[in-house]
Amino acid sequence: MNIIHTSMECYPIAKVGGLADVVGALPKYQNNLGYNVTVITPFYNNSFVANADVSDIHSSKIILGDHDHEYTLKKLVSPDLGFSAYFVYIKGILDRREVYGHTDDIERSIAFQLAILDWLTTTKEKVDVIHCHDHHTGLIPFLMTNTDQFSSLQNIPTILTIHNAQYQGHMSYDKLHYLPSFDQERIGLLDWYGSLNPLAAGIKCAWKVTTVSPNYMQELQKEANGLEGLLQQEKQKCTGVLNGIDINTWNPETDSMLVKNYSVSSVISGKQENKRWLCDQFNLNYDLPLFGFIGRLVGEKGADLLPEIVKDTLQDSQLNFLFLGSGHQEIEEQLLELQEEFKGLYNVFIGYDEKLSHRIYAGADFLIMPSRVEPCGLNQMYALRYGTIPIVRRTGGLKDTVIDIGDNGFGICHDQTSVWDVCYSIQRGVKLYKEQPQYQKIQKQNMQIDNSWDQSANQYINIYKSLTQQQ
Ligand SMILES: Nc1ncnc2c1ncn2[C@@H]1O[C@H](COP(=O)(O)OP(=O)(O)O[C@H]2O[C@H](CO)[C@@H](O)[C@H](O)[C@H]2O)[C@@H](O)[C@H]1O
Repeated sequence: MNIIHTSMECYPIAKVGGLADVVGALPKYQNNLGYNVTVITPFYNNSFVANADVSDIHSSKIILGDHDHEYTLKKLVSPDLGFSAYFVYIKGILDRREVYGHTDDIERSIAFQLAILDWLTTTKEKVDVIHCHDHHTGLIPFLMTNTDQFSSLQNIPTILTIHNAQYQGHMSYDKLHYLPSFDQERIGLLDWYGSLNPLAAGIKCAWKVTTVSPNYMQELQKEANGLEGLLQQEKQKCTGVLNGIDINTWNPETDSMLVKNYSVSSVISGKQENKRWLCDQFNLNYDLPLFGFIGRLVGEKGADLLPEIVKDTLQDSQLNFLFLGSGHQEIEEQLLELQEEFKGLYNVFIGYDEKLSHRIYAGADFLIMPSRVEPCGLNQMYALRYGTIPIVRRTGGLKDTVIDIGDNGFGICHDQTSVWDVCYSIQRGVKLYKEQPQYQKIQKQNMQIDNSWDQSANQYINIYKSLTQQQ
């Protein structure tokens, strides 16, 4: 079976968040199961692409509104990512350093999708299924089944995975002229409450829709940033498939980004060395438990609560905090302001730093995730693998993947995204840390939990097979 994944992110090609981790790992696992898997991303102007050995496999043009744009499909020759990688190169449109945050992000994602489909109409390669990720590639299922230009692709099954329904890519009607012509009676497939909504269009037109955890799929039926009615309507084709993690990339025994590698048997000394590095680097107190946070500094992640959490819990100096992230300016500023007041017990690194994130998973004692919305969450699974105890709000995939120690589990859970709930959980962590034999037992047990992609990669394959049988 030949499977194509389309995505704006894929680790290590381009990463902004968890989408990249999934699209860099799931295809690898599917490839290992014996399927032929290709990931298509834009050809960015970043260091991965600059150092990659690529060969051109197809060139043509797309029409975006009033302009023609030449595009080239390039194939990655090396290194071996564990799957085939193709890039769409469109000069001046896709060849930027940053994945998102441009004023023409809408035009960029449409151009990306049009080029993929245009190439597919010409290629002799047999394609059995197209797996689209998030709203940036959510128009593909609509374009394949409703435009004359791409009608030759209409029988190829499509699947859309919603990594986060908060982001839908909606755009005003003046962008409609970027799309190839279609029967205007079908405009309802693109529309959601008066604007063009690529995520809604994907949900309506894809043969199958998945979310990244079963619990998140249930939550979306009630709250989906305006799409709940649609998800109820399309319920019969929606399933939650729990994300996994790439246990080779995320392996404390071999992770080259760590200060010291360690296994279950050497976790105590291994984590100590990583923690010592963090404490030296960020002026923290090695003797106290270290609580980390890694992620986007946005309300969705509960990051707005972090400043209050620091102020409330550091009054009695029983613990340390180290945060890594970037996002809302106000939250960034508040977190930076606290550095002086809580010097020696608290620090924050504003920005994106892959290596530091690995070192925090390895060196922290606990990882907090007070998310308001968490479709799956990968950080808690990385934390478990690195022997770091997750403290999570029971929401989305966090509820599916973390069980409280009070329920014979391996993490600390709370129900609300409130300063009180998080601080209470942190105090439970401090108490657990003082009972070292129990803490270490949980730590070792956590490192052996299997959160790899093995099971879910198969689940996706079964979905693809059910779709190809419908053809
Ligand atoms: N400042 C920083 N520096 C370095 N690394 C950083 C970083 N900020 C975040 N990261 C890394 O980015 C990834 C974030 O993963 P999440 O699952 O939290 O993703 P996100 O909310 O982006 O994705 C969405 O998609 C994923 C995948 O489906 C879902 O798990 C999730 O719930 C959903 O919101 C992790 O690898 C983390 O270490």
